[in-house]
This record gives sequence, C-alpha cells and structure tokens, in this order.
Amino acid sequence: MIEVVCAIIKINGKILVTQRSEKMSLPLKWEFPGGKIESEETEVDCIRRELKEELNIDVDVQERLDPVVYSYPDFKIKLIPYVVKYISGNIILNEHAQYKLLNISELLILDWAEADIPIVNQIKTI
Ligand SMILES: Nc1nc2c([nH]c(=O)n2[C@H]2C[C@H](O)[C@@H](COP(=O)(O)OP(=O)(O)OP(=O)(O)O)O2)c(=O)[nH]1
Repeated sequence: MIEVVCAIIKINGKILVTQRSEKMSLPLKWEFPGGKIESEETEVDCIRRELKEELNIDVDVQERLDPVVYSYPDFKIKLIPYVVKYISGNIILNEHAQYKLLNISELLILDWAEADIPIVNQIKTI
C-alpha cells in the first residue's frame, strides 16, 4: 500500500484543487495536491515539500482529517488529508494540467480520483 498525503489548501475562503496531467497516473483526474511520503519523512514535512515542488507555495499546516484507504485496480492507497492555509508564493504549476479555486459546494462537480471522494464529502463540514 502506498501512503500519500494531500492538502486541502484554503485561500481566501476557497479551496485550491489540481488536475493531474495526461502523463501522470490517473490522467486528468482531479485531486488535492500532495504525494507519496518518502522514508524518514513526517507527513507534515511531506506536505510542505510537495506543495513547494508542485505549486511553489508555502503553507501553514492546520488539521489532519480522517485517512481514506482505497484499492485501485493496480494499487492500494492510504490517502491522508491535511487542511492547510496558504501563506505565500506565486502559484507555479510544475506538474499538473491546471488548477481551480472553488467553493466547497462546487467541488463535487469535478471528475475526482476515486480515493478522494470520501475526503470531498468530509470537507463539506470544515
Ligand atoms: N497527490 C495526490 N495523489 C493522489 C490523490 N488521490 C489519489 O488517488 N492519488 C494517487 C495518485 C498517485 O498514484 C499517488 C500519488 O503519487 P504522486 O502524486 O507522487 O504521483 P506520481 O505521479 O509520482 O505517481 P507515479 O505515477 O509516479 O506512481 O496517489 C490526491 O488527492 N493527491
């Protein structure tokens, strides 16, 4: 099972979500930015590193939400969501196809990576 942290990034009351590129696994699916935890790395360190690498932003890590375990046809994932607050940095997309800033009520319209759907439902209440 791979362990992946993902960030629910709050910017001025909206949530930043990203679309995976055609070249990535789960192509063109929407997700919360993040990535695989490396050995010897804490979840929080991983969030900070991935957001810097993928989006060029710095954040304040606020709250850990309930992890989701999901089995895709070819791999199993433990997806660990953290609520974070945007602090600084111009958004530069280094890996993703595009991003959107959406209200929580708009999130379910997107074509999400399957593992994210329980998280989208969970954050309706944050
Ligand atoms: N970052 C992120 N990954 C997610 C989410 N939901 C979900 O199923 N995933 C999956 C997609 C990837 O298989 C894996 C995250 O790994 P990654 O973002 O480092 O992806 P990657 O392109 O390096 O993976 P790979 O194709 O090289 O195996 O978790 C999510 O909300 N955020």
